[in-house]
Amino acid sequence: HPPYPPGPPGLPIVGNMFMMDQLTHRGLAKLAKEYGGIFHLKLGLLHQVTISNPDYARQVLQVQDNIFSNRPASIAIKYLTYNRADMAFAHYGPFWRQMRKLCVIKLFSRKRAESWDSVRDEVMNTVTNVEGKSGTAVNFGELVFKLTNNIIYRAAFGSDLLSQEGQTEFVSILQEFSKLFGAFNLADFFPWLTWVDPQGLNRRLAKARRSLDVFIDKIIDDHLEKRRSNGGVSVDAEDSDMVDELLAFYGEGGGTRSDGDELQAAISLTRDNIKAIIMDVMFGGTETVASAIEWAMAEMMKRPEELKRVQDELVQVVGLDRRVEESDLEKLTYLKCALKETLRLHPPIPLLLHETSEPTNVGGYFVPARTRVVINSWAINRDKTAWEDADVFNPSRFLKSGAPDFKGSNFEFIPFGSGRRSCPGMQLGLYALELSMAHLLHCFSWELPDGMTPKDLDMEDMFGLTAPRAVRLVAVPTPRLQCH
Ligand code: HEM
Repeated sequence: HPPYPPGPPGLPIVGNMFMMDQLTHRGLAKLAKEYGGIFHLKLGLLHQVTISNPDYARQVLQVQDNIFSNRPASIAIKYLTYNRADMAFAHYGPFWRQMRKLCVIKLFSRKRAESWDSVRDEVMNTVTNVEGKSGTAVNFGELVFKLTNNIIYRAAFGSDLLSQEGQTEFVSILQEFSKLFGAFNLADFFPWLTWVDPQGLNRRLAKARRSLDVFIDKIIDDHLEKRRSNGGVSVDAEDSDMVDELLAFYGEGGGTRSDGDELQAAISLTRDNIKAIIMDVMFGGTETVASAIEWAMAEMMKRPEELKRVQDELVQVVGLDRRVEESDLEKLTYLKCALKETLRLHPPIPLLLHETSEPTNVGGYFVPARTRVVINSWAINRDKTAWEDADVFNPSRFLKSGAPDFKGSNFEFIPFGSGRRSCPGMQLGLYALELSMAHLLHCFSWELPDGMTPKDLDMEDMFGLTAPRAVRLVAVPTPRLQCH
């Protein structure tokens, strides 16, 4: 076969495992400068190929999408997703296709997103909360994390369950999951170590999943009970949450609601599927949107002239005598550009993880079957050949005709990925992002605290499942509306 892509030399047996601390979006971008837009690492027994420019991204996400659409999964991920019973980690194939169709039609469409009361209500609750803190320093990062957590929690489980204790317990389960997803497990690279469990991770995994089982089983049982008392059918579509929607597909040989729905006749979900999909939604929809809101605000506070331009547009389109309504969003062109520019510079998921289903060639290099393929969206969105002043926050670049959009056909701009595995929650995510930012910028003026100037604002990020700000943004709101 042709040669492997270039890459740093490795050691016998462990390969490049001594470089594990460089496998962040920034570290991999640095390596790409040395080895090129496609490079190869050997991590124990595992091949990893990293893609860092738009041309190679097009190769793997469009031209050879069918070969590059599997997902790599660590031991932790397999265990915590009930052995890939979800959509995000299912391999590409008929099961994934059905799950994806179900989620896109029933859970994530823009129409469905607009019908979740949770988005509107929680944004308004946040505005009221900020009004109460007018003139004092607000931890903006914590505020928006709580906001998106509430939105998704309510959309998933319904408002009856939004008790403080329930939510706190669920957040701590999610945090443990997050740690386990990110934990370095030797057995991922040397599978024969799985049964030895030298780091004691298997025990932690079992414990985390037990806590999740107890928590979500109770929620599923309560929903089933509600259905039973409602004559075996789902509650009103208007009141239904994600668990209700998924329970319509629960059971052997098709769903339990017989309204002639073709999708329902074709798909049957187990309890594990329902639990795993809910975890996809919680992980996919919470930190991503929260980090985008926080980065958008930080970038605008760093460049007050951009903040002013967005707020001037809000005055022009909405006026200062009322709050933003959903119908205004379409007219807020500059706000949308600022959000696109934020997602370009700070894609909430900086590294897209794919896996090859068979051996192939890219750019004349050999990529074996089951290679872990890392598409460095963070590096690609800042590619100097595709973007002028690539590291500068400049929303007006998106005003030009022919500027890239979110559809994923411009491979220099892939914050939601592209192709078969691109983000199915994009409409829901964008809706929550636009509505939150429009309200927070329209209702309040924002200043940095304690005489801090924009130059002092730290713009470092952190590497994890997402890439949020390393230091939480703190800002001082004052009301702006005459109707306040
Ligand atoms: C600003 C918000 C969001 C961003 C930037 C974002 C970004 C992404 C990206 C980059 C991927 C991986 C694409 C790939 O591997 O090629 C992805 C996948 C996914 N996202 Fe999102 N996402 C957002 C919001 C959401 C929301 C709100 C949900 C659900 C409620 C969601 C659910 C998912 C799921 C389930 C997948 C896996 C899809 C699959 O493997 O087939 N995302 N997202």
